[in-house]
Amino acid sequence: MKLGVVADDFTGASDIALTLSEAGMPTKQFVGVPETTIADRSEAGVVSLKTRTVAVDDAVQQSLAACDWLLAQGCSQIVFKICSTFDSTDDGNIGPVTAALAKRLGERSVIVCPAFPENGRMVFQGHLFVGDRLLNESGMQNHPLTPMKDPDIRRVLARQTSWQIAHVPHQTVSRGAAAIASHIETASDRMVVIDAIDYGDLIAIGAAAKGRRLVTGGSGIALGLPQNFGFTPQSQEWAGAGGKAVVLSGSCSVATRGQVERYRQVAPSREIKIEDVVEKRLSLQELVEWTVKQDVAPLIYSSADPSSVKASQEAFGKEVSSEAIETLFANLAAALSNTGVERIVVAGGETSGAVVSGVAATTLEVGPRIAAGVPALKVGGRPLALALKSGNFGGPDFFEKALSVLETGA
Ligand SMILES: Nc1ncnc2c1ncn2[C@@H]1O[C@H](COP(=O)(O)OP(=O)(O)OP(=O)(O)O)[C@@H](O)[C@H]1O
Ligand SMILES: O=C(O)[C@@H](O)C(=O)CO
Repeated sequence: MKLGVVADDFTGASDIALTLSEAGMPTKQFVGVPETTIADRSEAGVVSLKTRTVAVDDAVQQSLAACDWLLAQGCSQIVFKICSTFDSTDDGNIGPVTAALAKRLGERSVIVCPAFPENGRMVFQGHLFVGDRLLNESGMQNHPLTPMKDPDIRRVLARQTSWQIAHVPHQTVSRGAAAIASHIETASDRMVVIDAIDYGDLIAIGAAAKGRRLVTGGSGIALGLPQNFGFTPQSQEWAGAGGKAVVLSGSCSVATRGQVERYRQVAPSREIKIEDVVEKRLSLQELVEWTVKQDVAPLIYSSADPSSVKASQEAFGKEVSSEAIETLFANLAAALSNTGVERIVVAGGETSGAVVSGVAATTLEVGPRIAAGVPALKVGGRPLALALKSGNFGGPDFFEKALSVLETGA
């Protein structure tokens, strides 16, 4: 393996796995840090963690363990994959994990760039935009776990780390890889936030990152890396999975709520009420029986608008609410896969982490793209196909599209 990725959540991991795979690098996604050395033909390995919202020390320890494993597989460069909306709190974890990985890898300056222009995330003058909105006006200010209320990435990062923060402005980025590289060289002992507003910027940043031991970014940061290792773009093979299917949505993002609303019009659906889960009024068995008897892939969702999320968090506490919903989705996914469900479409990063753990997947093969940032995935050694959708990714018809791509590849 040449390139290793430490990803702070599961949908983020499959997002960057798709980028690397489409750019021509045979890529495998691992669920957690594998216990042994893997001997296969993968050139890039993506270790999926669930560290975005855990305590800093835990995130650092897990990320270092993933990094050490990737180094032991032969990787010469590590990407710390973070969210394209920079999801984190003032305590971390992006700054502390980047600092710890840099120390382990002997790096004195680290590129930080969450940009993913294909999905509307652009960094300009150190500020993160989602489409034509600053991050803090994009809906991300209401995120249940990591509300993003400051669009200046330099300032957000500075609150998380004692490292100095530098900035490469777009004027430099537009002059190309050599100009970017020499700007970074002058920024020793710094995390360097780099502007990027389009694909060409990210290719140039990727070229400038050649030989760096560590880069931190969204999946866009990986667009230009495979060519440093001699790879060129190619399409993915896919043998579909045609059995029973279900859509599970725990994401409360603006995009997911739109997708839920639309899919509810064409398929049977069940809403999960948080109080029923916390107060143990929900029967898993009944939910499983209802799901498998549907002719059209049903939707089971807890997705709710910001005021309902706030009300449940006030009633039960943030951690208790999330934990209750995630445990339910994990148990439900496990029970459904045991009763022969072969396609599971999941919305939400934390929710995806729960589902992947629930079905006890250890490796994921990367298939074709469903939408920007979302590949079809196949669980290693099992007839189970998954789509793990980041909250704000995908068009209004994402769920129909995902079910179709998982079945036929298109
Ligand atoms: N009705 C609800 N009330 C309170 N919390 C909820 C509710 N429904 C889901 N949650 C919690 O909100 C969190 C949603 O996070 P998740 O990462 O799954 O989605 P997302 O943030 O939209 O996706 P991403 O991280 O990919 O952007 C989960 O922890 C989930 O358990
Ligand atoms: O970068 C993104 O936005 C996604 O891959 C993600 O990490 C959301 O959870």
